[in-house]
Amino acid sequence: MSVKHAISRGLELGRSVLQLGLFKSGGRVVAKLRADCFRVGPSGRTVRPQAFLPSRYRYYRTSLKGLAAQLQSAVFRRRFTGGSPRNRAVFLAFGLGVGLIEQQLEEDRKSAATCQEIQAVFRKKRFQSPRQPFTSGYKLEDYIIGKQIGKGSNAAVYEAAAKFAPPKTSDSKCSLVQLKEDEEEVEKPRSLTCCSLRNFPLAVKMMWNMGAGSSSEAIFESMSQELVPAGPLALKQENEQITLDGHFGVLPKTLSAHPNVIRVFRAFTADVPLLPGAQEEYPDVLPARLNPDGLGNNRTLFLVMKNYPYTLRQYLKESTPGRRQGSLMMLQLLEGVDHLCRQGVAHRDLKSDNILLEFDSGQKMFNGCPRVVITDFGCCLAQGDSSLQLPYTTRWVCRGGNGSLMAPEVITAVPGCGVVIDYSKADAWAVGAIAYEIFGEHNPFYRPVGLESRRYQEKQLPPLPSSVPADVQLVIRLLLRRNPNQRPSARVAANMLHLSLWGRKALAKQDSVSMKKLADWLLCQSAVVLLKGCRGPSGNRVEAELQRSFLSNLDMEDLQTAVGFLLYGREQRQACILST
Ligand SMILES: Nc1ncnc2c1ncn2[C@@H]1O[C@H](COP(=O)(O)OP(=O)(O)OP(=O)(O)O)[C@@H](O)[C@H]1O
Repeated sequence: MSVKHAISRGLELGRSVLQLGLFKSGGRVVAKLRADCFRVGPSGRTVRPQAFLPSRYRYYRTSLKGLAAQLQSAVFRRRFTGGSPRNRAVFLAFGLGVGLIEQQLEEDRKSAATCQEIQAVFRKKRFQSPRQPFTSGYKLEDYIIGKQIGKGSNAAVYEAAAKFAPPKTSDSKCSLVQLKEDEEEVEKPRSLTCCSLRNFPLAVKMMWNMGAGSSSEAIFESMSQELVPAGPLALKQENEQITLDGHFGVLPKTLSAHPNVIRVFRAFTADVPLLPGAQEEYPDVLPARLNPDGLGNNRTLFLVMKNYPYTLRQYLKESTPGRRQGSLMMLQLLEGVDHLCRQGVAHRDLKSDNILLEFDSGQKMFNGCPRVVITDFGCCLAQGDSSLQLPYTTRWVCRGGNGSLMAPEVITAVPGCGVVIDYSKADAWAVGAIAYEIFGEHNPFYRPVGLESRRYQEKQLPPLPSSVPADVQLVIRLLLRRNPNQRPSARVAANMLHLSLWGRKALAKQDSVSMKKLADWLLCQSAVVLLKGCRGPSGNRVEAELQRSFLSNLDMEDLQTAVGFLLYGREQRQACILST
């Protein structure tokens, strides 16, 4: 190696070291270093590599002090013991780079602090459920029940209106989905749906009670998962009763409100009534009082929610979302799943029937982006300690619903002593599969494609339409990775979509993105979101909610991982173009 070459090597090393990023983790200051920093230096004793990133974008954690010592001793040992002019040149250049570290670290410290400040601002502005709180409604008689709007394997769902809050008069505007007379696209079914929602803004889910007995405590206990999305007042009276009776601990943990997760306003038990279609559609689950051959219990659980005009499955039958709309829908699902993970809940039954949709008032049907809401928590995992690890000791332990969309690590688990299923990325995997449906394709895990989550190979996944943005295709592929360690979390996947939708400038055409640049972009985003208020940059409430969600959950490490994945995807695409 010539002296000139040696100097340039030294400078390269210095530059690599400058890619250090400082961030706080568990109260301890740690350093982040790109893997290629170590290529010229020692391998070092590194801890916790983020193995799911390709090596070039892999970050390593190690303590700052240890890192400096490792670098210095190993570089000395390997490079400078000879003391030749060439090695001295490397040393000098390296010293130059290390000397600049402090400056860089200071910059990174500032960027991390900026992120924390942004997060604090947006955390204060927590999402409030849009419906005005109502104080009664704990009895079935408080509601007018309309026609059946849905049915699953455990319940029937009916449109409903609260007697204590009568629907608005016909000349007033629709409260949930506003009917605009000047909308040319308004079709008849839509108008009907709209009127129906105006008259029946609520939905009542009547559970079928086959084995839980007829006491309120037993019903609540056996159907407790349904109560996970219940609001703080949903159970007030029942809760008081149960407490008075001395039955503590029956009620499950509940989720805080989120725009992409259903809210249960009221949950109560009542005698099973004979509702429209009951004799014809579900006679077997009726109590003997209503059908002598029925096997159901006399009393059951009722859940009151907002009435949504569509499930994702119904909506996709009528419309294929465009590239931006589809990306926003997928992003909402990821935001919803991330919210569940943060609160220690895994849904475990995500499918297009369990995802509800609505359009904001004034939004044109099939034009704007619908709000997407995750519903039906009947199969969820919500353990008292918020852990997403489920001991799987016998095959009788419930692993969730819908086997076709069960993540590989769940479906392949074999029960045994000490076996634990980790659900922290299982819902994110299901979002990857549902994304195919959102973009107009068959779900690869349903017929006719019919891959099996138990044994598919990633290369068997069908291609997505070329109209789907490249970054979104990358997110879907990564979400469907078999190995959960190589799969991004819902948060990281959501960050990728946020960056792709709104942060393209921060990801300028280079192979690395500085913390400073990211922080600058985040500041701009925050300013825009705050200035635009709840309507968002393009006047769309859904986009505004998404951006708020993103900013209130900022974590530099997750954001950098998302950047790493996006840059990796970009490099892969370029390599692909060059090779063809
Ligand atoms: N809040 C709501 N607004 C409008 N429709 C709803 C609402 N909740 C449920 N539905 C409709 O009712 C159907 C059945 O509801 P849900 O999935 O909660 O029942 P389930 O018996 O628990 O289902 P599964 O068979 O998945 O266990 C849904 O697919 C949807 O069509």
